[in-house]
Order: sequence, then structure tokens, then C-alpha cells
Amino acid sequence: MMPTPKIELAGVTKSFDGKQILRGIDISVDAEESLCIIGTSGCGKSVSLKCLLGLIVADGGSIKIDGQEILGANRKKLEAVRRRFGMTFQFGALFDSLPIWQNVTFRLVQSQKMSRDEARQIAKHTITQLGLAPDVIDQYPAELSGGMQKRVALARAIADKPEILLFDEPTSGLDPITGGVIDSLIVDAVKRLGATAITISHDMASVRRIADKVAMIHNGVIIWCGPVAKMDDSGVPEVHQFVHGLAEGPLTRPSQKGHN
Ligand SMILES: Nc1ncnc2c1ncn2[C@@H]1O[C@H](COP(=O)(O)OP(=O)(O)OP(=O)(O)O)[C@@H](O)[C@H]1O
Repeated sequence: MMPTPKIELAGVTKSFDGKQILRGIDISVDAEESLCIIGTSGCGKSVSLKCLLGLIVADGGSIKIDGQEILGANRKKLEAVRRRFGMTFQFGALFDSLPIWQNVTFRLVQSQKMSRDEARQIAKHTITQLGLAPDVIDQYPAELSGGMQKRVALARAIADKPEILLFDEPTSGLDPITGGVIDSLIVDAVKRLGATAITISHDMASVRRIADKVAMIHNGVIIWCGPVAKMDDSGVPEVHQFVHGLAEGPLTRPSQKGHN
């Protein structure tokens, strides 16, 4: 018998103000698998992850975690489900007014009554695993470089050892070397935790490092999903154009051609 997928979205739809963004998203991710979602800007990658987290309520379809339906679940159930997720957001990941140790252990302190010393120890342990110096825990986000802030955001996502990790453009805005370091930290963390991961990325080098499986969203549906090794010969013109960053192809909108 096939194992139950860890995460399964089936026919997920979502419109905003009459505009349909998701037209029936089907995604299945097995336990301990790492999926990357790709697609042009505004195609609905973040909306899909937010539906999965219950931050946005999908209009229709089904969203299951370990075979349990969560679309339409009550707040209590959603909160319990959310606790199983670690997430790094694309923007504004850290709380500027809190020192790094509080940023990293924010959820742990909230959900478990934990002493200040214990929280500081966990923060120190987690950030040093990610290659930051232990004394960084007493600094504030504004004192750190972009790459260090991404490591702190990653530390926060993994500090309470979640089963599922979601990353929204984890390497955006980083130089390629720092981006590569963050990618390998993500791969290590996912392996170490035995977590299931979904990452949104525009950076194809990063996708090749992180993904077991890749799914591309276009016009509100998944137009291709397959192992990362098959991405280069998907046979789908939109995937080919995106993966190779070609200016010409089916994804190029008419408004971007001529007319200027
Ligand atoms: N809360 C919201 N209210 C109204 N429209 C929204 C909302 N959230 C997203 N959208 C719209 O849904 C579309 C998809 O947004 P989404 O953030 O998922 O894109 P994306 O694929 O993640 O893009 P990018 O790669 O640029 O981050 C956009 O047109 C966006 O304006």
C-alpha cells in the first residue's frame, strides 16, 4: 500500500476580489521529502503556502496533513496543526525589538513554559549549529547582515524541531556564496530533523541544491511536477523557459513585448 502523503493539496482554489489565483492546485509531498515550488512572480506560490498554513482560507478543495483534512478546521485544530510547522517568511522575518535569542525561541517560550536560561541555551545551540557565533544571541536583528538574519530566521524555524518546514524564498537578496551556504544549512536541517520541506524559490541553482521534487505553478494549476533530475527535460515549454531563464517563450506576457 502507498504510504499516506505528509502533505496533500487537492483541487485547492482561491480567488481575491473576483480574480481567481488558484484554480485547482494538486500537490503531494511524502514524509521527509523536499519539494520546491517554482513559477513566475504573482502566480500564487505564497498564497498556496498560506492556504496550507491556514493563514488564508482556501475557497475549495482539500488540504490534508498526515491524511487529516484541515481545510475548514476550527481555530483550535488549526493552531495545533500550525505548531507542527516551522516557517521562514520572505520579508520581515525577525522582530526588530527583540534580541536574537528571543527571536529564535519565541515559539518555544510561548508554547512551553520555559525559563530564560533554558531558552538562551537553546538559542545558542541552534545558532551555533548554523555557523553563527554564540554571542550573537544578545545582538538585535539590525546589527546583523542580511545573510546572518537569514540564518537567525532559519534557527527560529527549526528551534522547536518541527515536522514540516516551509521556506518562502530563503536566499532572496543574498550573494550567491551566502545563498549556497543557506541552501546547505537548509538541506542539513531538513535531514537532521527528518522533516518534510516545501520551499518557494526563484533561484534555480538553489532549487537544484534543495529539492528532491519540483512543482511549477502556472495559470493557477501545477503544470509540471517531477524529480529535480527530470526538470531539464520536462517536455513542458513553460518549465523549460522558466528553468533556463529564457526571455522568449510561452511565459512572456504580450504586454512585455513591443508596444514601448
Ligand atoms: N491577501 C490578499 N488579498 C488580495 N490579493 C492577494 C492577497 N494575497 C495575494 N494576493 C494576490 O494573489 C496573487 C498571487 O500572490 P503570491 O504572493 O502568491 O505570488 P507569488 O507567486 O508568491 O509571487 P512572488 O514570486 O512575486 O512572491 C497576486 O496577484 C497577489 O496580488
